[in-house]
Amino acid sequence: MTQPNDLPRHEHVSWDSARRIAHLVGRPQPAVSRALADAAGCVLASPLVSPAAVPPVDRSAMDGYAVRGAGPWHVVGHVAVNRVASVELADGQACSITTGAAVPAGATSVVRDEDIELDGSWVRGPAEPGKHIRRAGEECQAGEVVLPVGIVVDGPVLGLAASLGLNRLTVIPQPVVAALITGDELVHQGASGPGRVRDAIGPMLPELITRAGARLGPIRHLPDSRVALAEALSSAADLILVSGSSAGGPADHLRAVLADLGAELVVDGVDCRPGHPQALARLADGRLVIGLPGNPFAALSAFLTLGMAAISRMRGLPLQELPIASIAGGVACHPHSTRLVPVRVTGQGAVPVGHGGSAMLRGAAGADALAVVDPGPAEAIAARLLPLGTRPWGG
Ligand SMILES: Nc1nc2c(c(=O)[nH]1)N[C@H]1C(S)=C(S)[C@@H](COP(=O)(O)OP(=O)(O)OC[C@H]3O[C@@H](n4cnc5c(N)ncnc54)[C@H](O)[C@@H]3O)O[C@H]1N2
Ligand code: MOO
Repeated sequence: MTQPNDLPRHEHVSWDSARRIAHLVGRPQPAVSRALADAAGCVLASPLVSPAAVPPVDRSAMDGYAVRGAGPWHVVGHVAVNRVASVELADGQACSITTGAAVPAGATSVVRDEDIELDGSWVRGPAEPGKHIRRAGEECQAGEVVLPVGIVVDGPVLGLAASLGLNRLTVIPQPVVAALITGDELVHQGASGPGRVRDAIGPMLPELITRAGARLGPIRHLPDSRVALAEALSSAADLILVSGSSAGGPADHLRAVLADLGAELVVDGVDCRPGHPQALARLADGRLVIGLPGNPFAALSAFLTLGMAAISRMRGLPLQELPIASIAGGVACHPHSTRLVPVRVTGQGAVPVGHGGSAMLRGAAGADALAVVDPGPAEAIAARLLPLGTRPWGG
C-alpha cells in the first residue's frame, strides 16, 4: 500500500488526536465575495465594517410627537418614517411623528402618543430631554468594526449587514460534502431481511452534512466494487464520505482504492467505540475522503469525530470545545478506547439512554448528545458531550 508522502500516517490514534488531526488537515476554502442572499452558513473572512453611521440620523423610537422645550406645544406638522421633515421646530412647537422617522431639526425629545393630551392643534405631556430619540451613530460609527473575522453568517448577521447598508460580504464559502454509500446488501425501500439491509446511512447523512455547515453534494449508492469506488472518488466535492468500506473484509475496498489513487492515508483507525475502523485520507488534489464504518451508529460516531472536525476547519472555524457534564449513575469506561455513549441531558446531568450498539441508531436518535467517555480502568462520573440533533438540552 502506498504510504503518505508529506504527512505522517496515524494508525489507531486516540479519539482526541483523531479530531485534532482532521481539523489540521482540513483546508479553509479561499475567501470570496458573496451577495447577502448567498452568504448564509459561510464564515466571515473579513471583519464586518460599517461604511456609515447607524442610524444615519436621529430617529424617533416611538409613535408620538417630536417636541421642542417644555409644553404645551403647537403642532406644526407631521413627519412619517418615509418622509423628511421640512420644518425646524422652534420652542413650544411639535410635530407628530412615527417610529423610525428622522426627528425634525430643533426637536429636544419625543413624547409617546399614549402620554399626550390633545387640545385642538395643541398638545401637552411629559418631555424629558433626549427621551425616545435614537441618536445618529448609536449602533455604530462610520468605519467601526462591528463583527470580527470567524463569525458564522446567520440570519441576524445578514440582517445586520443589510442594516449597515452592505450588499456583499467577504466570506469563506461552505465546503461541499458528498457521500458514497457502498454495499451490495443495501436496499432503499421496505424492510431488511435475510440478504438485504435497509440503508440507514444514506438517509442520515444529508441532514448531518447541512447541520455541520457544509453544502450537500451528491449522495450516491455504489455496489461493492473497487472500480466503481475509484471512479466515484472523482466526484466534485471538497470532502467525500464513503460508508461501508472501512474494515478489512473482502468487499471493503476503500483502503486499496486510496492506495491505487496515491492518496495519503492520514488516519487509519481511531481508538473509539463504536467507529474504530474510520479513516481519513487526502487525495493528490487535496480533496479529503473519510471512511465511515458501515454499522450505522459507528458511521454517525465517525462523522461526528473526523467529519465535524474536518468540516469546521474547511469553514474556517476552530475545533469545537466540548462542554463537560456529570453522568447520572456513572458509565463504565473501556480500558483503552474512548466510548461514545448516547445520553439525554437533564438537570441531574447526562443520563445514558441505552441502545448504543454500533449497528443501532435507536439510542442516538433519542439522545441529545454523545458522552465522550475517556478510556480508564473503572467508571466515569463525568464526560464531555458531543451535541447531537437539534433538540434543546434539558427539553
Ligand atoms: N474481522 C473484522 N471484522 C470487522 C471488524 C474488524 O475489526 N475485524 N470491524 C467491525 C466493525 S467495528 C465495523 S463498524 C464494521 C465496519 O465495516 P465496513 O465499514 O467495512 O462496513 P460493512 O462491512 O460493509 O458493513 C458493516 C455492517 O454495517 C451494515 N451496513 C453497511 N452499510 C450500511 C448502511 N448504509 N445502512 C445500514 N447498514 C449498513 C452492513 O450490512 C454490515 O452489517 O466491520 C466489522 N467487522
Ligand atoms: O467500531 Mo464498529 O465501528 O463498532 O461498529
